[in-house]
Amino acid sequence: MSSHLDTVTSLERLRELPATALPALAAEIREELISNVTRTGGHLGPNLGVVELTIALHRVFSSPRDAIVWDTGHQSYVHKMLTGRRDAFARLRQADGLSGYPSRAESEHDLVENSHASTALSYVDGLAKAFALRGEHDRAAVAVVGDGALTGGMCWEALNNIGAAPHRPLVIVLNDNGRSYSPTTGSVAAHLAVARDGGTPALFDALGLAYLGPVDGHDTAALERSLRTARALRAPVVVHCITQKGRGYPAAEDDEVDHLHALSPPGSGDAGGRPWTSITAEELVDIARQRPDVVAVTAAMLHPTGLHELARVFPERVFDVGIAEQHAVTSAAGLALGGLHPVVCLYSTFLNRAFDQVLMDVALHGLPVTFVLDRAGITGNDGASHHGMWDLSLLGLVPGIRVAAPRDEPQLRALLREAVSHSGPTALRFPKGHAGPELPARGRIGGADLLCGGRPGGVLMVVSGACVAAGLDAAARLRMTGEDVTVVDPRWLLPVDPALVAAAEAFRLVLTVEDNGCAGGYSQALNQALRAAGCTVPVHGIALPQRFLPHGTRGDLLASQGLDAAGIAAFVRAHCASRPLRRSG
Ligand SMILES: Cc1ncc(C[n+]2csc(CCOP(=O)(O)OP(=O)(O)O)c2C)c(N)n1
Ligand SMILES: CC(=O)[C@@H](O)[C@H](O)COP(=O)(O)O
Ligand SMILES: [Mg+2]
Repeated sequence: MSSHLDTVTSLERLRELPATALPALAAEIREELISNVTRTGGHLGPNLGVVELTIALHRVFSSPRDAIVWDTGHQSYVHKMLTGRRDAFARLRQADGLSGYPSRAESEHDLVENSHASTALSYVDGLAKAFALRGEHDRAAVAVVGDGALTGGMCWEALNNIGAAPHRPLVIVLNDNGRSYSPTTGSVAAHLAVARDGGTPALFDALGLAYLGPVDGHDTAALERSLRTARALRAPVVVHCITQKGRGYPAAEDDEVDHLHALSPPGSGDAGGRPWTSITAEELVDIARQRPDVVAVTAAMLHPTGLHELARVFPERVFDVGIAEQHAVTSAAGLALGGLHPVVCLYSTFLNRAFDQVLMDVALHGLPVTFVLDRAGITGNDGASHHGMWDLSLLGLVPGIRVAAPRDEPQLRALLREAVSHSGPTALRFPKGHAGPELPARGRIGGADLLCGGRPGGVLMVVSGACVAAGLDAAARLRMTGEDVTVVDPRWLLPVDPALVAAAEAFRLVLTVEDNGCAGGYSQALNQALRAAGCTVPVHGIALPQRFLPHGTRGDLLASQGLDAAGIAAFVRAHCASRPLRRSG
């Protein structure tokens, strides 16, 4: 017997389904979510929580004429299943497969691809204005925003504007499951919680928006009624839906950490070594035991950044500020002004949101704040807006900040201690995944570690962080074909080490390798330093292209950009073949 989902071959067919069929449809969707996502990895918990909500949305609103914007977008799998992509889930988040976020290339029903939270209200504010100005008064602008995303400052900037336009229709569907990863923090979450007891949060009315709710976010009929009422209001309105993250799958419902917020693909653990995040977490606890001035700040990512370990030991010294990176950074500046040394733990890509705060609230005042940037470089399955390929370029613009990239566990521990001992701003960056085996130094060149080679006249490879292993492998391959390659790890990338500048003169080519965009990265900084010192040795950089890169595995994406051993070796061969050896001495 065909399932209801089999009959829903279009949104029109979805709208034709009798209401009595909707609970069964929801059950079928949940079953497919669980079977697919437990195999591919992905955001299972969030999507299990929006099954009925998504069905109701697409029965009441007519996408794409009506614009539906999914905040963060990690909860758009059901939307994708209902808009013709059910069969593509077998390759969810895999190279050339279905994106884990909305994708404009995939569907006209997908508007916003950015996975950075708290943007949807601003988008629909703009969409509502555009519809009004274009006379498209039949079109609805609908945002689906989570209670976690609602802790982001952009939401309140948008609400300030939306509430001031009482005659401009706009629907905000608040998907309130009480969670980001962890329970959503802050006074807004506490205020919204009254709705779980049937109360009415007064906040939205005070801001000039109509409020409908609380609505049972798993009762499709109730959801449809509320959404139809919201649509008919033709005014800014919040539909407050109470949902359960992970609903319908006990393994997710019972997961107290984050209700299976983001499942890794089975078997995706790296071979060897420990996760960078775990090493950092452990070292931070040891540091905090010795340094009562060290505190930590997270933007709603306590477990993903490993800070739950520190919070377990020193709960009063870890601050979860919500999905509020700008506030995280400037409140850290306040902590530093108050005599403490804050460690702000973020995913690299989310630092983008707080660049001005790093520049003008921390660095301008030379404050002792340490940024730990996890997921730096290519991250993999989360795709373009998650790759941490911007931080080296951004931090290269910040006067006075010191930036490090550890190559292995001992270096991570050492660099973290050096960072929190520095009197000014510092940053450490490392990728998603596991730190490989220890890569011991053979000597020093200023503050840089000499890892192999050392004979003048050959190639000087300057490589840092997780790229060092591939660099050493490439150097070994090149030595087998007669190329002499000296490999150094600067440890502290920025500012550029003057000793490296001085040493470069003895080589015929300097090669940099970095898991960052090529615009404004380390290669550019080293090249500028060499030229400023009057050194004429050419610098070639292997880096990521300055464009948005797709999702896939980290290893495959690095290899596709020539950042693996084979790619590095081929690059050197190509550039050295065109340059005669410089005789040393
Ligand atoms: C600016 C930014 N910071 C952090 C994240 C990481 N992140 C992804 S989903 C999420 C929690 C979102 O909670 P909520 O909006 O309530 O959605 P839910 O998962 O509960 O459906 C976070 C912190 C992000 N995507 N964007
Ligand atoms: C949607 C979001 O931003 C996060 O949930 C992210 O997908 C998690 O990434 P990791 O799996 O690398 O922790
Ligand atoms: Mg939530």
